[in-house]
Amino acid sequence: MISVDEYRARLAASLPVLAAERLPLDEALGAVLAETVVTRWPIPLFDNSAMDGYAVHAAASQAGARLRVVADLAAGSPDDPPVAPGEAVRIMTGAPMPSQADAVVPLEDTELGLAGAAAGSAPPDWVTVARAPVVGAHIRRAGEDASAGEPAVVAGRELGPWQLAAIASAGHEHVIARRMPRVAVLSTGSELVAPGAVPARGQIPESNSVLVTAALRAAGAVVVSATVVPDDEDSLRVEVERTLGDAATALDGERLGVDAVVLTGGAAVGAFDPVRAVLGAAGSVRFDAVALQPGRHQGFGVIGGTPVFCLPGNPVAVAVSLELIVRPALRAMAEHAEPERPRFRLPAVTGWASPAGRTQVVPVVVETSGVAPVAGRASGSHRVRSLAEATAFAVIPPEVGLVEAGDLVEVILCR
Ligand SMILES: Nc1nc2c(c(=O)[nH]1)N[C@H]1C(S)=C(S)[C@@H](COP(=O)(O)OP(=O)(O)OC[C@H]3O[C@@H](n4cnc5c(N)ncnc54)[C@H](O)[C@@H]3O)O[C@H]1N2
Ligand code: MOO
Repeated sequence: MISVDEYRARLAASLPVLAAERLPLDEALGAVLAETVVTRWPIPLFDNSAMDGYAVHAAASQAGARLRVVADLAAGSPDDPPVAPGEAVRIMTGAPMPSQADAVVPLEDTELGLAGAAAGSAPPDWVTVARAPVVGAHIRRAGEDASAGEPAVVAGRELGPWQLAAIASAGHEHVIARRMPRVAVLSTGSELVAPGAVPARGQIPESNSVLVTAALRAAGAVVVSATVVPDDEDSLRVEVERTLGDAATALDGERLGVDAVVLTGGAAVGAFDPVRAVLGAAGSVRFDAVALQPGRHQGFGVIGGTPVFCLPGNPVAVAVSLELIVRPALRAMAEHAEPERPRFRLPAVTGWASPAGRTQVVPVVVETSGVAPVAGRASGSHRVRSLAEATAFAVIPPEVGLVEAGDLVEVILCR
């Protein structure tokens, strides 16, 4: 048996890195930044008002001061009107500060209150300060968020809504990034019927391709196909060749191919399991017993440059393998700086036994007092329904044989 860490390290060493592309921002969601984006200018670009109100000289704007309104500034205005002590410029949020003013009195701090900026209204001729500002009040300073040339988003970051907004603010409409892999999913098993079909004796609804597809999509990968193959070598061989053949196919400049393949089932030792026979025979996929529970039977290889992951068939084992092995690998292929989800330490609410010498991964519910195994039981790699209640995995190291109530355990929040 090989440890989980050793197995993962071996995969990491042979994973290919995907090519970086130049992507417009509206196609970059979920991609991983390949080149750090630096701001073209300071953010904010210029000193501007944080409030709708009046730009003033603070020293001449004590409570009760009556100021003459000499100009009106909307956001987007290029004007820089002069303003002397005893004068005010009506200013809206985001408008550049007049260079001679040193504070903003919000509408609410004037006697006229919010009426001083009713929609479409002209500024009043005079404004009376109700509450004196301090120097610098309500001014957003140029460069206080970032200076010009500073990194806006660093390479290795996944581009989510927050990162994309930062890049746009930094003055860029394209990024150099790696999209997450395109993956083909193959579920093997002669017992499998479509989820809506009524199973005959011996048959079960097919759920692994649903699980794998959804988990990969949630990880930002693109699932190009999800196919169910019966347990016979010829069918599987045809399907694998077709899938891997796609990897090389490109038509009309469109990338049709797959970057990775994920199979489920047939990874153990069963008499009718064709996965080992078909993929192991070529010598490029190596099957291992990994010290992981569930998820003992794993296969991995790179065929013609395409990584192929063979996961065991039991649904909870599939969920565990996706989280600990496949997801980090796919993120690493896109050069994600953090391929793994963070782990937290939380107390166990109840105790449970863990197999000696194997890393145990337990679907848990997270409560205010800590974590508890779903339905009160730690193991059961077939229990796909109980998986629905879990929101996290507890990861118990090989040397721990018994988790006791109150023990701190490592937890990966999965949603
Ligand atoms: N003699 C041994 N038997 C088993 C061992 C072992 O070491 N020695 N390991 C057990 C463990 S652990 C696992 S996990 C399974 C793994 O077996 P396979 O990877 O060959 O998977 P299958 O036999 O194809 O299926 C296992 C189980 O999962 C159900 N299944 C499979 N595919 C799907 C699907 N797409 N949707 C829903 N359910 C699926 C399948 O019906 C089986 O019940 O082997 C143990 N046996
Ligand atoms: O290892 Mo199996 O993958 O325990 O259910």
